[in-house]
Amino acid sequence: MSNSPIKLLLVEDEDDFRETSARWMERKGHDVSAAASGAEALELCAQDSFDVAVFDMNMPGMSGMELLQRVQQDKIEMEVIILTGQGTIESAVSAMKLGACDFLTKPCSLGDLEHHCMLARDRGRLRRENKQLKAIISRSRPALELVGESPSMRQVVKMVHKVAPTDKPVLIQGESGTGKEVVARAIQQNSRLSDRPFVTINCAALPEQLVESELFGHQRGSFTGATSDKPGLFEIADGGTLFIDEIGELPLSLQPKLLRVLEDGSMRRIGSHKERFVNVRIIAATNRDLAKEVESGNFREDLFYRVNVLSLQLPPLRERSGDVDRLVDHYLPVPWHVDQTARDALNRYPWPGNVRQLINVIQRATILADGHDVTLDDLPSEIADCADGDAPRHPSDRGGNADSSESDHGDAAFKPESLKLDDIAKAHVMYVLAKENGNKAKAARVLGIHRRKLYRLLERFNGSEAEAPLSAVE
Ligand SMILES: Nc1ncnc2c1ncn2[C@@H]1O[C@H](COP(=O)(O)OP(=O)(O)OP(=O)(O)O)[C@@H](O)[C@H]1O
Repeated sequence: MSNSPIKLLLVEDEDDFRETSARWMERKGHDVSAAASGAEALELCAQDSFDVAVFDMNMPGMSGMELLQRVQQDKIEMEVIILTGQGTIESAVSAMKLGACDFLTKPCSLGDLEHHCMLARDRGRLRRENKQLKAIISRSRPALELVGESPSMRQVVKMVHKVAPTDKPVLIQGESGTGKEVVARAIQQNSRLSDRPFVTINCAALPEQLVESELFGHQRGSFTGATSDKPGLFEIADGGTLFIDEIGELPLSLQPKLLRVLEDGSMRRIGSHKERFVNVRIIAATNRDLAKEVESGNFREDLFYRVNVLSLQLPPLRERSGDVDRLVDHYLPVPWHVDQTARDALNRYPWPGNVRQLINVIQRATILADGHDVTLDDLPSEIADCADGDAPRHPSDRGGNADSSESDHGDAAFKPESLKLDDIAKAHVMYVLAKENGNKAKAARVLGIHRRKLYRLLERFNGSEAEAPLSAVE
């Protein structure tokens, strides 16, 4: 508790008590203004601001309770303590419901009065700090802009505004990079929980055994490495929104636990018997067809119905007419410019990695281009190839046939033996991903690897961005 002086407003009609308390508090170093009635107190509030006010409940004219109501109506910021006589505890409780922070029963010692005023002052300070921090956080949050004017994107924006005000779970489906997380944030920012936590978890990016501990937390000693108690993301997001990305990857063994928390808000940390209750709005996303996952037994039907109360389908970028140009203009820094042939290629390309891929292609082009003009030469070859209407090809086609590789790429010096194994792996993974329209689950199946392995490979390839043929796909 801080010892700094309190700016105090003392409102009490009994002259003796008012004067004695004011003198005592002043002797203790506090800055006291005293009023003998509610009307006088309101006049003082109009001229000055106070940390704490003490209102006597029973005053002739305006009672302490009426004064409190006026203070609330006029949004006067200060902590109010109510002074009551013996046997009027119920009215003290009603005063606290109205916004008083504390009450004291008369007769009370002057030491008690000072102690309660100091507690109230500290509480007020914390409240103000909390408000300031929230304001700072919301201002430092990047402005969310869902770029796109195509009919399908307009429909998405309409849905965002429809589902946002409800507290119901939302399922967002769409290919990788279509903007599922951006849409989830837009829903949260347009909801009544916009100033509450927005917590995210990606079920595919975490090893299976970590997902449970991340979501539900654990008790110290519940497994090797659990050296301290840890709250899970459900507890951290309590009162706010939890975005569960790649929910289709949630291990079957964990699905009943998620179902339970969705049904009645109850959950237990790993290794703990204590039941906890949370109130969290769930927004989930997947690039799998969850209904099919239910049919094939990978996803529980009851959980599917729970998360799929409201659903939103994000169209792939290739189906958003005109949006490629809009996104290019949005992400291209001033004073950069894209020439028409490059623009045609960008518009023809099918964008298997969707908006994320487009952003990376633009960033990469601004690094490679001369001056401020992006031309076909600054685009990855599979995109540049689309300028004349060609479909994208497997990068390793370059080495398959000397003649065709020369005519396709004009690269007579190309030598397959000069390729590094990692380059070939990257090219092949990106090719398969492009063929599967960015669907990582399908791509992983074609490649014969687990989806988590594919994530790790993509992360690695993203580290060597500038060389990646489809470097944007995460
Ligand atoms: N409509 C849009 N307007 C502007 N930027 C967008 C839009 N859609 C997506 N983006 C940007 O594209 C990138 C990828 O978006 P996001 O992470 O939301 O995709 P996702 O569908 O959640 O991908 P994944 O399935 O791989 O998790 C982000 O940088 C995001 O800001």
